[in-house]
Amino acid sequence: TGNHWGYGKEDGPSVWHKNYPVAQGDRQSPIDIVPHQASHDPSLDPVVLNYDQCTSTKISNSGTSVVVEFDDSDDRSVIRGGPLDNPYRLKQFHFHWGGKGCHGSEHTVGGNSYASELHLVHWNAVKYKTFGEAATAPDGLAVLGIFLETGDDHRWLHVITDALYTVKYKGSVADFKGFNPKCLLPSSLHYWTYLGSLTTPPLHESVIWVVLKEPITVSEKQLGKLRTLLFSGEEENERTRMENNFRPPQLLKGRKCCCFYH
Ligand SMILES: CNS(=O)(=O)c1c(F)c(F)c(SCCO)c(F)c1F
Ligand SMILES: [Zn+2]
Repeated sequence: TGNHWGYGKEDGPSVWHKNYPVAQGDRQSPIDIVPHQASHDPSLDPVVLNYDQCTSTKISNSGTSVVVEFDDSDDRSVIRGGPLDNPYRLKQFHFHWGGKGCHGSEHTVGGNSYASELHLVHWNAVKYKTFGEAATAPDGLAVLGIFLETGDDHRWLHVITDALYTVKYKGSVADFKGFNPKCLLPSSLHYWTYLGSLTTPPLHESVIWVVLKEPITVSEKQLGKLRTLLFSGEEENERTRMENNFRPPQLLKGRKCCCFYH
């Protein structure tokens, strides 16, 4: 009904353009990142993450992903530097993932996808008064993308996966205090950057993307716990497992993807 969208056959990425025509715009995300075609931009600075005072407030099931929210009433947790002209405030992070044995990242690298992708969403509180206002501005959001590959257990991800039973159903919210996403960063902050969009409706073309080259490693068992979440609400009799909540790569349409080594 209405602007309802999802990841199924009838409401998935291939039909989002009907309610959200910007889906066919010139700066849509995700994209396939081709490393050798990414131009090395010597003017790019290292990206700086100030997550020290950063602690989470709550965890929720948005009906399309699991979201960990932060108090963004001040500049205690920001991303700076890199391609960014201002500090951007951390608002939330969430994941995109596949089905059992299938990959589920949104960005791909040289045509290859990872098992999952973590998005840390930040907004430009210097130029805009609210997240909502920033979310519709061309330089309003900065999303840090981190790839997840499967291997050994991630030593801190269990803090999140152990809390998933509290937000099994769409619309559920639970307290989730004291989690610092610093523990989810890979060792290198080498990144690719390009101008793109939200990867879910309303698909606003308001995101400066910073995608880290180095993935983090999580176990298949930990990823499997993400798949115990449901797209559906407690009251619905259809229990649809939350998986394959990723949008496929979109056309570059003349955009440059730049890379930074430091
Ligand atoms: C980059 N990933 S995304 O498009 O899927 C995405 C998302 F899922 C979100 F929930 C939010 S915040 C909405 C209000 O909280 C956001 F800004 C996003 F960009
Ligand atoms: Zn996302």
